[in-house]
Amino acid sequence: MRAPHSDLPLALDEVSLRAGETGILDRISLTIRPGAPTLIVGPNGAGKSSLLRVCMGLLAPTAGGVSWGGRRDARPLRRAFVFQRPVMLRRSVAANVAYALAQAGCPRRLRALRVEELLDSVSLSGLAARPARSLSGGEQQKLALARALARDPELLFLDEPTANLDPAATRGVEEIVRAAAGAGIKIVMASHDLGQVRRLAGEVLFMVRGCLREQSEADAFLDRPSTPEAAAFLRGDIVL
Ligand SMILES: Nc1ncnc2c1ncn2[C@@H]1O[C@H](COP(=O)(O)OP(=O)(O)OP(=O)(O)O)[C@@H](O)[C@H]1O
Repeated sequence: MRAPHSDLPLALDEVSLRAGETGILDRISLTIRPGAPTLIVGPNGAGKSSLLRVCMGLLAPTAGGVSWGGRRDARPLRRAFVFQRPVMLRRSVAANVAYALAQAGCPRRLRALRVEELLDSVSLSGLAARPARSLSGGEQQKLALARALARDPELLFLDEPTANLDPAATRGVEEIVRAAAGAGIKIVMASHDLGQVRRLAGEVLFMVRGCLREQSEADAFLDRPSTPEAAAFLRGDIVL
């Protein structure tokens, strides 16, 4: 059952993150609202993963504040996160999903049916009995998505879910993301694939060196970037 409150809008107010002397995020303010997927783009090391972790509540900012639906408590009841290299439990594909359902509080008598539905939704029904660790990279990402969807999230954070996948596996993952977005789940996803931005994004957050340089609608970002760094990034120039 869903909690009555909403985690949206997600708001960051002057958020900075440091690790010792290293600045990772620098005074980021933004608001994420319901709607089409928000893609976080920028060069390697720009801070995309760190920003996702702060948005999920996995990392506390060194300065500034984060709120979900106006609340500052970080209980991630309606949020889920898929890591770039998800860790599979040493059990079957179905058991990985069943575990996620149990963690999410799904009653035992409903779990078998939900496992079937979730595996079907990520096209893994045929592999239900396989050890999860024997899956290919693309299949593991799909299973990680099924586990995340088992939480019935309102907000789903994805950290470069297609970074190491070939085009066919990328398409499979993107179809799941598109279906989740179509079902009303707010997707916030790091990517450095501009083709993916074109295919999936409603909105773009463009980051360079820990700073948020643009938050714009995807078409505007792609056609009329407002900063020289974004224009260079879109041209394929090296942006440091
Ligand atoms: N715990 C930490 N201690 C020190 N530096 C860190 C720590 N975590 C991240 N960083 C640094 O912060 C910067 C941002 O890292 P982050 O992984 O968020 O970037 P990214 O945009 O996701 O990169 P990539 O595209 O390569 O995944 C990097 O320079 C990274 O080395």
